[in-house]
Amino acid sequence: MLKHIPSTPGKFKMEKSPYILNKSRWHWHSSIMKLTFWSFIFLGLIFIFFFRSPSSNPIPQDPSRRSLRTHNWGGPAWEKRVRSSARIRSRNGISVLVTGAAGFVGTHVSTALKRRGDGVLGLDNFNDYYDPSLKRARQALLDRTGVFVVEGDINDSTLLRKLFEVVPFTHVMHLAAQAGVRYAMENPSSYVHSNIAGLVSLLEACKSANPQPAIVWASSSSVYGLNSKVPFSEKDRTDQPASLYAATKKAGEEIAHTYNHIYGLSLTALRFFTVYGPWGRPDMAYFFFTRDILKGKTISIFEAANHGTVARDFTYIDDIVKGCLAALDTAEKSTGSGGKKKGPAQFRVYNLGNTSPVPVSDLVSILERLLKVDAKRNVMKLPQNGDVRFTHANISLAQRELGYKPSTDLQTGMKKFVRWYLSYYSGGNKAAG
Ligand SMILES: O=C(O)[C@H]1O[C@H](OP(=O)(O)OP(=O)(O)OC[C@H]2O[C@@H](n3ccc(=O)[nH]c3=O)[C@H](O)[C@@H]2O)[C@H](O)[C@@H](O)[C@H]1O
Repeated sequence: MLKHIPSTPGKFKMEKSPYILNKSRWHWHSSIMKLTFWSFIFLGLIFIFFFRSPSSNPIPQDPSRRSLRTHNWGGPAWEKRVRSSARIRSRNGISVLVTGAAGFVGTHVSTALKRRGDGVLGLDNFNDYYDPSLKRARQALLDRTGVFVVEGDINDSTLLRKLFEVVPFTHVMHLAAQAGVRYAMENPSSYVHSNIAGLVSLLEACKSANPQPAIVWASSSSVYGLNSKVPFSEKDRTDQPASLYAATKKAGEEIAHTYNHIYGLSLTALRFFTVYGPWGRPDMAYFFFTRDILKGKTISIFEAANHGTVARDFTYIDDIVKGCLAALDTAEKSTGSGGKKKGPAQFRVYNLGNTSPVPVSDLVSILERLLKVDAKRNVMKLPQNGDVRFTHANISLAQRELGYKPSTDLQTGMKKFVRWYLSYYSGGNKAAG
């Protein structure tokens, strides 16, 4: 019918409709049409208002997170996968919920647990703090090992409750976090979202679970902040953080204590010291130094005042994994159940470092040798954006109680990292940045 309407406006002469019988009837029709027209406009405006207004959006908009989607979970097939992944397949095995499973440490710990016959279920929100395709590649690796990674956020208490309903986890390895010391100045709320709100959400779920799991979680060497006494011991003060990241990890340790005290949750914090290795985090210096050296780009090497050395107690991933597994294996059961404390529970804090700090300039020399490329170095003053001058772990407590004994020096560990880096990025994966 549309073809009968001429395309040029003004030339169309309305013929008298046989349905318009008299003037008053025409007015009545015209009023109804006008009313209908304006009703549509009004409804349209309401529709636009509701769907564009942030306050009325049913999906919470959190500016602190990048690319956080709502995820589908649930249903019999999903529950079956969850159960199968978390099923213990060895005598005396444990059943572990690993948060941040598609992260660097999460992937390695999940794989190690699965390989020795423990039940492992991963949880990860796959945010885009760094290249999500690397997280997807780790997920594929986990999938091949038999670890299912549920896509969801630790702040989703409904999802957490569901997971504990489906699986009576004996342990939680909590590694999901907003990492990175310098990024905290760019996006402070993401640290509060993951490291504080997320931790509380997880502990709430754990405290209400029946049985309550024992929890081992990642704190950080950064809690030692501006301390100058070395090596850092667990007994040292931790009240002068130099970054918001450090402050949220320190807050996490206090929050953990509260849940231990009130609900009888068994809690172990592991203070990791600059963990590196294959499948590492692209936001860390050793990783982007490698990328930039290969690209011929200048790298910035920080130094302290008066040409002072900046150094890190770089710790190789395999040593960290051993520490994590030992912490899980020695964790005592939580004492509460269904949200009620039944008695005092274990509360522990350990340094997991390498006890051998290396200046950042030496790290660069190691990379130059391994990559067979000279770095373009720009030595600059340590920016006041969260970095500390040095870290150095005293690990005697972890040695005594966990049998923790790091065995990989930086040269050996970086060799393994570079080998992985070259093979991963020559296999069609693009180094971002
Ligand atoms: O132990 C931790 O708890 C933390 O370890 C890690 O922090 P850091 O030890 O600061 O690692 P990373 O950024 O790789 O910088 C390494 C060195 O390179 C120096 N550095 C850095 C950047 C640069 O451009 N130039 C430079 O010299 C820089 O000054 C530093 O001396 C984790 O990222 C963090 O999430 C947390 O887990």
